[in-house]
Amino acid sequence: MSARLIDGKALSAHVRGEVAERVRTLKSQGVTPGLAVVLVGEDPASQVYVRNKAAACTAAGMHSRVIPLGADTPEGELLDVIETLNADPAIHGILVQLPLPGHIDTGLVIETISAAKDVDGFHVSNAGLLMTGRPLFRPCTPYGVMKMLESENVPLRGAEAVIVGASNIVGKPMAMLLLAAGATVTLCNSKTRDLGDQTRRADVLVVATGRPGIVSGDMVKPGAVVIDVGINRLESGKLVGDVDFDSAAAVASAITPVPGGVGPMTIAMLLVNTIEAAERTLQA
Ligand SMILES: NC(=O)C1=CN([C@@H]2O[C@H](COP(=O)(O)OP(=O)(O)OC[C@H]3O[C@@H](n4cnc5c(N)ncnc54)[C@H](OP(=O)(O)O)[C@@H]3O)[C@@H](O)[C@H]2O)C=CC1
Ligand SMILES: Nc1nc(=O)c2c([nH]1)NC[C@@H]1CN(c3ccc(C(=O)N[C@@H](CCC(=O)O)C(=O)O)cc3)C=[N+]21
Ligand SMILES: [Mg+2]
Repeated sequence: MSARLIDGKALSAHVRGEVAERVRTLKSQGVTPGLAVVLVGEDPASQVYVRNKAAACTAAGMHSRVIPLGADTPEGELLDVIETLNADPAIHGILVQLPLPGHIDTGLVIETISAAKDVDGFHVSNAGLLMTGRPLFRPCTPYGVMKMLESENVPLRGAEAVIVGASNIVGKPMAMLLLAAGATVTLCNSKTRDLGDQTRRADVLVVATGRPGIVSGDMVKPGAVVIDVGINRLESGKLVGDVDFDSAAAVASAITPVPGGVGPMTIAMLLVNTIEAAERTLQA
């Protein structure tokens, strides 16, 4: 391995420390920032994520409320819960853990969250604001990736950035943030003809597909910065990303590990978005 390891865990701790400082200031002004996390169903992986988010909030001095709902909760009931949180002055951020059970319309649920409390940045209004260069909340995962690139002083103006995966929650907002930073952006999906032809041009390569091993070292330009967003639990129980770490680390100049890379940054940026939502209530 010759690549430098980008330590998301350490950077996340640093960012969460900065948030804790802002929480203290806000509390001295009489506001305790609050995050509500709604979890529908009993998926064990989702339960772990939700617990981690709540623990990070508490550690930063924020108020956190987890609202567990049964897997067969009717859509209307979930929408009522969201409306109640929208109207609750103790709650500044609302996150509905995805994916939702199949009988629930995910788009409708997200659009019901008040855009001013949409700390995931998934609401169409927040997606549109990001796309038009006036972001209110940047989606946490791509926002965390930008923080990592910034902390590593990776040049983005004029850089070739290639993103593999084009979801609404990772790939597309990642493209917008890199574009805004001056990169020339290529966004790949499952129909991309020759993925390696695209990835080998990248100075900055971001991979978010949920396909373990989809990018290997022969698809990485020597000296590239490789960001692995993927989180995949193998049958062995091992947690791996989408990038074949060993072969990619042999050619990249810097690379994120899984675990300990982008995942912890996602949680840190969720806290950043929540403190910003709370600070805005004072500015209003
Ligand atoms: N670290 C973190 O904080 C987070 C990690 N994740 C992880 O990131 C990964 C992606 O998540 P998410 O964006 O929600 O996933 P989605 O399943 O919503 O999207 C996957 C994207 O990858 C594309 N894709 C699938 N197969 C290929 C292929 N063979 N070649 C090129 N592109 C392909 C799909 O293309 P198409 O559009 O054509 O279908 C789609 O655009 C998952 O492992 C997830 O667990 C997600 C969120 C946060
Ligand atoms: N509304 C919503 N917002 C999300 O942001 C959201 C979501 N739904 N659904 C699921 C995905 C996934 N996601 C992760 C967050 C942290 C880690 C994380 O901290 N991972 C640790 C390891 C955790 C473990 O050991 O399982 C790491 O990579 O080091 C991973 C994944 C947020 N998501
Ligand atoms: Mg996110």
